[in-house]
Amino acid sequence: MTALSGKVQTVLGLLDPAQLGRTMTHEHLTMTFECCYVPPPTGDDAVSEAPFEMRNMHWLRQNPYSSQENLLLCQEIEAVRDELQYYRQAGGGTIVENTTTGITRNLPSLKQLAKDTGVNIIAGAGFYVDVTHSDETRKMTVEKLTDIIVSEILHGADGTDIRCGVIGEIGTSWPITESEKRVLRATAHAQSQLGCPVIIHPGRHTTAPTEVVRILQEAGGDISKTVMSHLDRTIFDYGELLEFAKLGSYLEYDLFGTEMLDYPFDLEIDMPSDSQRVQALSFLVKEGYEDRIVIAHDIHTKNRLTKYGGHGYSHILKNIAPKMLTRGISQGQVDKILIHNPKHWLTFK
Ligand SMILES: CC(=O)NCCS(=O)(=O)O
Repeated sequence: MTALSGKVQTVLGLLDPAQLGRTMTHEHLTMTFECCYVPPPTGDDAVSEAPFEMRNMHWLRQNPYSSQENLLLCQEIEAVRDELQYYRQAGGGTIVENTTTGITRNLPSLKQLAKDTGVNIIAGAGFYVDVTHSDETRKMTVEKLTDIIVSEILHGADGTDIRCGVIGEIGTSWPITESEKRVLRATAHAQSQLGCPVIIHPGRHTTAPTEVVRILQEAGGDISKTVMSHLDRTIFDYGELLEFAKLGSYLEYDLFGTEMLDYPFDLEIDMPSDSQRVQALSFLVKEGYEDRIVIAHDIHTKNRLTKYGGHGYSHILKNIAPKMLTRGISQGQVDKILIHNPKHWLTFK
């Protein structure tokens, strides 16, 4: 038991879990993603550097990581404020903001957005993938990394007194690097001290989520209080999905709204459509996992904002939840996925 037990920690302070309402468990409101820039396809240099215009939006949807401009979500605070107001009107209550060290977390902006819009915002502690680790981070012991993560939750992060309410998204690559393994062990140690929620970004390989769970478990982590993100681009075979589900983490489908033919980080991967994502949720519900599913859009580039013709933070509430009802998922099960499961995950033990 700690002073946080039974509560959820937002950037504005502690909250009774019943106040969360509908929750997107994996979004970004302000961040940079330059670490993942991908050069444009041959012949597309001009469009990749062109100003944002309506006629370029389809290209950006297909090549979101090949425009430096598109990777600077941090420049869109006003648009994000408007989006959050719309999210509230659409019935949204809470957003888990997964920006960790390495992709430009901005806690003062998150606090201001929460004040301005009334949306509960929960900030993430810890470190993103290895390519963003500083030399200093790479040299840290597990104990030092644990101290930093614990302090980001108990006292505040980035030189502020604004406290994180979840560990993650903790970034891992494939194969998982030594520095990432130390961060994972520190995550598990911090979680066992604090009883807090954890969320993981797995590497792009079907066995990556299982390997992360193994490392966390060996270090004493609580898998039942851990979300495995990005399953929609990681595990495709339903048999493998069930094997992973048995390990007991929350199962997150968080790329709703992302539709692209060539997934540039791994051209072997066919990014599913939203319809296929809903089919996967329906399958998991039928297999008895309705208490373990959470969903989100993981907005991390500009083109996905409604300002630029994107789906925005309300797509799930406006379009996906109604679609789920037509595919064998009941209203009660939708409420579990959007309200009850996030609430249980986010409540400190
Ligand atoms: C911000 C972030 O890590 N998004 C995930 C993008 S990915 O293509 O699913 O790895």
